Order: sequence, then C-alpha cells, then structure tokens
Amino acid sequence: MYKYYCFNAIAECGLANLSEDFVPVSDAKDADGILVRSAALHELEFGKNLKVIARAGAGVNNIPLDRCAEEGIVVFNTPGANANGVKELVIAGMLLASRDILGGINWVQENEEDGNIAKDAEKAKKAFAGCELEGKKLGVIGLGAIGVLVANAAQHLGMDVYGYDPYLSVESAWKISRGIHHARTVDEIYSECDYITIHVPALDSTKGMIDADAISLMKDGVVVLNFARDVLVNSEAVVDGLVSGKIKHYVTDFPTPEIAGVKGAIVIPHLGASTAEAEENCAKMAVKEMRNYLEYGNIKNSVNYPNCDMGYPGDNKRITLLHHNIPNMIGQITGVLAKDNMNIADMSNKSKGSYAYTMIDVDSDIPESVKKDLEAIDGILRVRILN
Ligand SMILES: NC(=O)c1ccc[n+]([C@@H]2O[C@H](COP(=O)([O-])OP(=O)(O)OC[C@H]3O[C@@H](n4cnc5c(N)ncnc54)[C@H](O)[C@@H]3O)[C@@H](O)[C@H]2O)c1
Ligand SMILES: O=C(O)CC[C@@H](O)C(=O)O
Repeated sequence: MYKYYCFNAIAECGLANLSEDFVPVSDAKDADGILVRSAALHELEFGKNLKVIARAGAGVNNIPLDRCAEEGIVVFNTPGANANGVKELVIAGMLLASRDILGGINWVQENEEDGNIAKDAEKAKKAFAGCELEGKKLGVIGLGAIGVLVANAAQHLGMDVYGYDPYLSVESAWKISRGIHHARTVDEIYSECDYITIHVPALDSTKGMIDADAISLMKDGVVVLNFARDVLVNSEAVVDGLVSGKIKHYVTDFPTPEIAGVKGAIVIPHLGASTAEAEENCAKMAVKEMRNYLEYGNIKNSVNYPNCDMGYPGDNKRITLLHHNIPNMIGQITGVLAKDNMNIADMSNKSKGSYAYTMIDVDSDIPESVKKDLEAIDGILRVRILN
C-alpha cells in the first residue's frame, strides 16, 4: 500500500491511473509520494517515508532538489507535457503586444451603452492600430520543449527567428525548423531582435539574466516576453525600460508587485499551463513516474537522480539503492549480497552529478538483515526492498 499527498489540484484523469494500492492521505508527512504543481516546498519538512515527489509541470524551482537528493527522495518533472499550452499563450502574448487588442476591447466595454457604437468604433479604432508579426525578428532564448515550439510556430507566422541555447539537446536539435538562425551569443539576440522571449529554467546561472546591461543592448521599442519565471529578469531594470520606452511591452506570466501596474506591462496570472490538455498531460505523466518508481524502482525523468529502468522484475526480488556517487559503492553493495550467498540475476548502476542509483534483481528472498547491512554502508542514502 502506498500513501500519496497532492499539494495542488492534480487532474483527475491522472489520479485515475493509480491502482487501489495507492491511497490519498491528508497530511504530507505520512506520504510515500507527493504530487505537486507550483506549491513551494522549500520550507516543508519531509516525512521519513517520503520517497518521491512528482512535479506535474516543467519548472522545479519550487522544490529543494539537493535536500531531496540527500534525504533519498527522487524528484521528477514532466518534460514537454505542458509545452504546447505555453507556446500558444506566448503567441497570444506577441499578438497582444503588437496590436492594441486589450485597449480596443476596453473601449468597446466602456462604450457598450452607445447606440452609435458601430459608427463610433470606426472613428475610435485608429487609437488601437498596431503592427504585424510577419517579417519581424524574434529571438528565442532557451530551445527546450517550449522554446522550440515557439520558434517553429513563429516561423510559420512569417517571423525571422533567432534561437540561442548553448546546451541544446539532441531532441531539440531534431525538432527545430531548419530556417531558425543559430545565435552564437545571447548578445546577438539582444541586439538583433524586435521580440525576445525567454524559455530557460530558473537556475543560479539564469536568474536576473535580463538585467540593465542586457536591456541596454536591445533595440528601442523591443518587446520582451517572459513565460518562464519572474526571477529571470531584474524587475527594476524592466520597469526602468518600460518607463523610458526602451521596452515597448513586457509580457509576462508572473505578476509581481513591482511589475503588475506598470504602463506597458501585459501581465497574465500564470496561465501558460492552465489548459485542460496541459493539466491532463502533466498529471498522467507525473502519476506514471511516481507509480513506476514506487512499485518497480524505475526512474524516468528525474531531475535529481539518474534515469535507470530495469522494467518489471518478474519472479525476481528487487533491491534499489540511492547513494552518493563515490568509489567502491558497487563493491561494498555486492559484498553484502555475497556474504548472504545471494545470486544477482540482473543489475544496473547509473550516476548523475554527486548522486547515483543502483538497482539489483536477485533470484531469492531478501532477508531483513541484508537491508540493514546495506544501509550501514557509508554513502548509502536509501535502500528499498521491492518484494
Ligand atoms: N508559464 C508556465 O506556466 C510555464 C509552463 C512550463 C514551463 N515554464 C517555465 O519554462 C521553463 C522552460 O520550460 P521547458 O519545458 O521548455 O524546459 P526545457 O528544460 O525543455 O528547456 C529549457 C531549455 O533552456 C536551455 N537553457 C538552460 N540554460 C540556458 C541559458 N543560460 N541560455 C540559453 N538556454 C539555456 C536548456 O538547454 C533547455 O534546452 C521551465 O523551466 C519553467 O520555469 C513555465
Ligand atoms: O502548474 C502550473 O500551472 C504551472 C506550471 C509551470 O509553471 C511549469 O513550470 O510547468
């Protein structure tokens, strides 16, 4: 029996994929697994039974990844599951910044009682005229699941698209349209583009990257779009840019007190992934990841441990070990099994940064003493016996 706790509303169609072996609990401290969207978990003290956190979404800056790794908690996210929803809102954001659609809609609402509204609209509309996207230069910073979709869609709209991503994955390279220009430096994006959209994770290396220096390189009247995270921009610099007119519009999915009321800011209440499709995709993927890990120990799409998948153990018994990525771990682990005369049928060991994961299938029952002996090895963070 596995206990799980949901920190946010997780789409029902995902939860429906949990078997009757999974029961919801009302206190996160009792859970084996946590499902979460954007709730901040940094201050949360984790229960000792917690083994997995599955983030139904892409960004994991709401989760203390290193503390989780040290406490033997595997954190997953759902790569790409909400990318299309965000892409569509970014395109909408570019249109809102190009045409004064919001101003026009407000004018109609303010004049709803006007019996001559049809005629008066024809006079008023010149105040809301804009420009087209076609032929304009778009810079996309970060060509992951979202950035690639935005770049390709913008190209289909006739934009001249530049992409910058020094860590481009092979998967993204396969997906990106041939016509997207490869920007070799981020400064090239800043200086060349009329629209700049950022799709990178919030990391120490990316926080505040749109600062006063970056903005000073941009064209006058640039449109900056941020559907990734508020902390990627220096708010003060963006507000200064809007006030001076250097930035024509700052379109963001992240309301903050600094930016919310500033003229030229188009602020959306974090709706990028709020589509039925995105919520369902994320919930299904997060539930699948949590289930596969709790039931079989398989890791796919973890952000703090390596991927490692040995499928279904069949008649074998499975031991899984989360540990530090240090020398002689395998020797010590197999030494414990050898002492108890256990035969290894299959095994896998993978590492990611400072952490590693070992899965071992044996063809006999596993005595409780083996678990204790394995836990006693220096550097072992969690041992599970999946009988
Ligand atoms: N508004 C929303 O609702 C919403 C929804 C999904 C994701 N997001 C945010 O968008 C971010 C991107 O999502 P994704 O699904 O595309 O993630 P992703 O991991 O698929 O892509 C991120 C890309 O950024 C690149 N990158 C990292 N550092 C970079 C740098 N310094 N310069 C340029 N590129 C860099 C990576 O190589 C990767 O290709 C997430 O981390 C999350 O914060 C927001
Ligand atoms: O869950 C959400 O609504 C937002 C998720 C989004 O910010 C993400 O990083 O995937």
